Amino acid sequence: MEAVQLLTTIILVVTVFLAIIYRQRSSKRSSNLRQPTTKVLNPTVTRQTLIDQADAFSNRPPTPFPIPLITGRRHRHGITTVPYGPHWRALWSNLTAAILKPWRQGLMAPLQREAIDALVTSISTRCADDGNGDLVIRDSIYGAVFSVLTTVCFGDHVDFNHVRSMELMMQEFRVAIGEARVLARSTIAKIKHWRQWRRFLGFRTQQVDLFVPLINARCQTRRSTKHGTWPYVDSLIDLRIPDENDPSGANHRALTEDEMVSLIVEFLGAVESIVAVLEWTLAHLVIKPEVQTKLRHELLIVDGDHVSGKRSGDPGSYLHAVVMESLRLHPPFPLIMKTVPATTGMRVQFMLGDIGKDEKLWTDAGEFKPERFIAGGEGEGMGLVPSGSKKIKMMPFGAGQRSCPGAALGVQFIKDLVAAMVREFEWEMPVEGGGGVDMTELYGFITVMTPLRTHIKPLCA
Ligand code: HEM
Repeated sequence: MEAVQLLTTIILVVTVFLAIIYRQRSSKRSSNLRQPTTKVLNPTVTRQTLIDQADAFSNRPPTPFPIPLITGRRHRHGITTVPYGPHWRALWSNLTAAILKPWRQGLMAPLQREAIDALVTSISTRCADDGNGDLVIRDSIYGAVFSVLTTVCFGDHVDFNHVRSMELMMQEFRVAIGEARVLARSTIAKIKHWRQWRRFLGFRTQQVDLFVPLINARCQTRRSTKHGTWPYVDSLIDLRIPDENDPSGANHRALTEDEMVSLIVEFLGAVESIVAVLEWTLAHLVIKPEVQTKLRHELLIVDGDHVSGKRSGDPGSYLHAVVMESLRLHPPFPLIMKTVPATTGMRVQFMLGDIGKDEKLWTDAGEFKPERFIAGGEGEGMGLVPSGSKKIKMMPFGAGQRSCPGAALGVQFIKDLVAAMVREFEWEMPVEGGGGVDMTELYGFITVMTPLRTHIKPLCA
């Protein structure tokens, strides 16, 4: 009898203890989610604040979305979520040294060229197969950009099927984040849509299953790619960051497996933005054939109606203007979240996208007019991020210390893709379904357009 009483008491004590811990944890998590959020709706105030006080907003909330799955737990930080300081500096400098510098030096250009050539071949084949039909090309573009970033990340010895599995997982993950943002705010919604929520939580396991074997393989054997570059993962394996358990800051530690997975997810996530901007750009070229023709004349040698050759290299100003105009109207991240400095972590939401559409800053702000970015136009000489004396009337890459380090790489990649698409194909209104382009925005992890459906005709040079 005494034993039963003792056992009951132990179970009771353990249950109460676990309940207290659970309560503490969940209240801590939900208090984080319930932090007051201030929305800055006025584009002039957003722009002014982000230019004048950009560096004061050097931190984001621990989880930019109310989902602790992606990051937010200890030892899971990526560059986007880590607080500003030595840890951030170590991750940021590593990305710059491992990826952005070799890219600037042109070391990754052959890899990018191969992927673009393969994309052209794949679209040409689909045009031949589909006869006069319309095509949705998002998946083809995604595959091409993803193949470049996976090679940059893991090297070029990864099995094709493995690359394909990572690609599908990342595409599904992007869609799932959009859905999960809504579910994460309410317990009832989570219970009601428990299958969807469970599927979402399962992504972390999939990411670990797909990325960790590749990380381990690099720990065993290091080989440069056939173009002589070294994968991002190698730099992550070698990186040492300040050990947060040592207040002196003298000790450093290696990244955990979990941190590497977060950094890889973050890196491969950049594919989405590049694809989104390319798709919006092509959509505008379909809607405004005169812009497409003008751009083609910059990219190709055209005699009357006959294309007699291709201009090589970065042809210049009109291509740049077209891509800038697309970024002005359709920044993939139309809002960013920051925390107020030296407060309890109050969140501030800045509507980045509204700056580019501000009627006070731009004439005919809603119109796609690349001419505004060429000499004499109101956008001439516009920088990608606020720096020095460059005028800023759009912020597709944010501002301040935490602005996008991949801006130059992203824009160059988009320009190369647009150039290839316009040199090789004529982009026309779809034949089926009423003949219009659906420009409806779809909100999720980033803002994308409804998949572009268009009629494509290969051009013979
Ligand atoms: C069109 C392509 C891209 C767009 C529109 C874009 C946009 C952005 C924006 C709006 C931010 C937040 C800025 C802020 O909070 O002020 C950001 C951050 C970031 N982006 Fe990009 N990005 C692009 C491509 C890339 C690429 C190619 C890379 C990787 C090489 C990259 C890596 C990052 C990282 C690591 C951060 C976090 C920076 C930090 O917190 O210090 N992005 N990006």
